[in-house]
Amino acid sequence: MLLAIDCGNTNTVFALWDGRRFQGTWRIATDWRRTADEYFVWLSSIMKLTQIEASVSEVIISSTVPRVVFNLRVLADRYFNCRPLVVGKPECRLPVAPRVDEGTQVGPDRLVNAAGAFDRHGGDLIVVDFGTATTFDVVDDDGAYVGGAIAPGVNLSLEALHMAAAALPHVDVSRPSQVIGTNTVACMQSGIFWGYIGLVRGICERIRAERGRSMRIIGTGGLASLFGQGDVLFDRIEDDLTIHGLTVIHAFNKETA
Ligand SMILES: Nc1ncnc2c1ncn2[C@@H]1O[C@H](COP(=O)(O)OP(=O)(O)OP(=O)(O)O)[C@@H](O)[C@H]1O
Ligand SMILES: CC(C)(CO)[C@@H](O)C(=O)NCCC(=O)O
Ligand SMILES: [K+]
Repeated sequence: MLLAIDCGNTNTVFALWDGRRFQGTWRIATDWRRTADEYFVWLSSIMKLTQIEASVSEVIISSTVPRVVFNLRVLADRYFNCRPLVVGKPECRLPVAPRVDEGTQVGPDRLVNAAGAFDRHGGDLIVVDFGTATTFDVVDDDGAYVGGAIAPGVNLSLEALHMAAAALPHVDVSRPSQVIGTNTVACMQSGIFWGYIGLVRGICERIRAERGRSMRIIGTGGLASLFGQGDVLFDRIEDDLTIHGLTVIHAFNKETA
């Protein structure tokens, strides 16, 4: 079975893929100090608790945090007896090469999103991912990642307000019923929620105009459905897009080995 690992700056998702469906997906806070032994204890106990019996024989990793890759490699080697495929490394081929400025190190999660979205929907797409950062990944008609935009993540923006302004509390993102807040928390929630609605709408419109053609918009990441309730932003919302992309890239590398 394939273990797909999507390591973001905030959270890391482990997903077990049996070739047809995901047997389970589990999430742990990203911490580069976590050792292979710690990952294994956590993973094997959560699998036992959820009554999933699986023998992992292959591993694929996408990591936006370079220093966690070492211990994830040790995990694959020591406990699953395999060499992992690491997205962004030369030995891991992509179905379609990205077209960006030479020397650019595109975030592996963005390349994986592009591959996953193209596999499901074909070309001419914008993937909007609400993670630590809010990213826009533009997928050309042949499936190539051709760039996009990086904006601060929703939770990061809320945290920045709280950190920088003495009178602003920590608040969670939510959808306020009104735009005009009548207390501090409601004002902050309005600014973030309706502000991001405008940001996503505006960037997608400009991307479409710049390319001069219609493009479908796929939302992903934990907050996509919340923002999808505020306005018609997305043609589709797919929470599993990144891990799906990992299975696509893994299959491609196997087929073309
Ligand atoms: N309905 C919701 N309301 C508030 N927060 C939510 C909701 N659904 C998911 N979240 C949170 O949204 C955040 C985004 O999750 P996601 O997995 O997309 O990215 P992340 O783990 O924060 O970032 P990264 O992948 O960059 O590490 C998470 O912190 C998650 O707990
Ligand atoms: C933008 C993030 C942090 C989003 O996870 C990640 O994709 C990343 O670190 N990217 C590197 C720069 C780039 O994608 O162009
Ligand atoms: K993510």
